[in-house]
Amino acid sequence: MRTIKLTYPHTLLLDELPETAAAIGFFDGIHEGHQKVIKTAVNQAKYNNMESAVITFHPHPSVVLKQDVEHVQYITPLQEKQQMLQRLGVDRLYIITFNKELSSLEPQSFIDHFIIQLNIKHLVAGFDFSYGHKGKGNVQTIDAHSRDVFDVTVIDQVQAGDRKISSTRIRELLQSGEVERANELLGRPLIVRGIVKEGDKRGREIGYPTANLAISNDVLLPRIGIYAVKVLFKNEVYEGMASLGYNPTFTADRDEPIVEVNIFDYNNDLYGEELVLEWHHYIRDEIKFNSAGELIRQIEEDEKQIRRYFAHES
Ligand SMILES: Cc1cc2nc3c(=O)[nH]c(=O)nc-3n(C[C@H](O)[C@H](O)[C@H](O)COP(=O)(O)O)c2cc1C
Ligand SMILES: Nc1ncnc2c1ncn2[C@@H]1O[C@H](COP(=O)(O)OP(=O)(O)OP(=O)(O)O)[C@@H](O)[C@H]1O
Repeated sequence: MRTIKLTYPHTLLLDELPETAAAIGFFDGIHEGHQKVIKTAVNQAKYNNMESAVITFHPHPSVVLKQDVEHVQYITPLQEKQQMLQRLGVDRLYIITFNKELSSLEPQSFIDHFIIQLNIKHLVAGFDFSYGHKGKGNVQTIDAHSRDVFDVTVIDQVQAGDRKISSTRIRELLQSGEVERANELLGRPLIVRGIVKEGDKRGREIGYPTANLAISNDVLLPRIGIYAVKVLFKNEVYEGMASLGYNPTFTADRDEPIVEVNIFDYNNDLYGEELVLEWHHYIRDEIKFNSAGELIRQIEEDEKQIRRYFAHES
């Protein structure tokens, strides 16, 4: 898959670009609804002998449009999005810089510059897609803006339990620890990747060594707590327990939560390695214990519960 970053105005030339079927949207999470939109574009491309593309934006529009938002955390940060789109068979990824100038483009200018000028012959969007200044363009106006140069497929609402599957809904589920439900709407487990860095080396002393992960600050994490996780490392899958929190039993003033994982039945050195965690099940909130002994007893219980969880799940 080729990734092409575009900032308005771009200088790509129409006659140097292949005819393309493209899906358009922000697509944070690449959930089941997004997958339907994207797969439709990939299939249209195959059927019409065209290239397939996804047209997306970066950063999230809220950074530009909302005054109080400076930094957004993503269910799928750019790197993750790229890998998933590649797996879905997308040939090109256009990433349009979302800035003030872009947000002020009139709907027709947006279509002229970013759809027609990119040689898009078939556009796939969800039923609630909007474009152009103040979102004035939508799936009702798109045919009129197409200048009869491209066809449009609109995807009906993909639902779970009578409600639209959306990035917003998945974020809410993650904030309340409902990772299993979030995973259902995503159509796969939520993942986070990180490099193993040095921790306080206390884990070994308490009998539960943990790999502490350095995680990019644009990654959306679920709510603070203890989780049943799977760990993907060098083509192997392990089971384990993760703690996402501030370790209040030992530290009083940590600003940022840390993610650490105890991998079951594994005790080699992992410093510097990249681990991918799959979040499967929320066990409990983190607790400030009065002693290391109490914490250890609780972790023993956590381990039993998580081993039981995986034994019944598989
Ligand atoms: C399954 C699990 C549950 C944990 N629960 C708590 C908790 O409830 N409260 C807490 O203060 N720390 C908790 N921790 C974090 C430990 O305090 C931490 O792993 C230990 O201090 C080692 O830290 P280090 O890796 O930085 O050396 C938990 C860790 C694991 C693996
Ligand atoms: N459940 C869904 N069913 C069908 N199409 C969808 C669904 N969710 C999103 N889409 C479409 O996918 C594209 C990307 O949408 P967008 O990134 O706004 O996702 P979203 O999940 O609706 O996000 P948010 O919750 O932030 O509004 C758009 O074309 C949108 O209409």
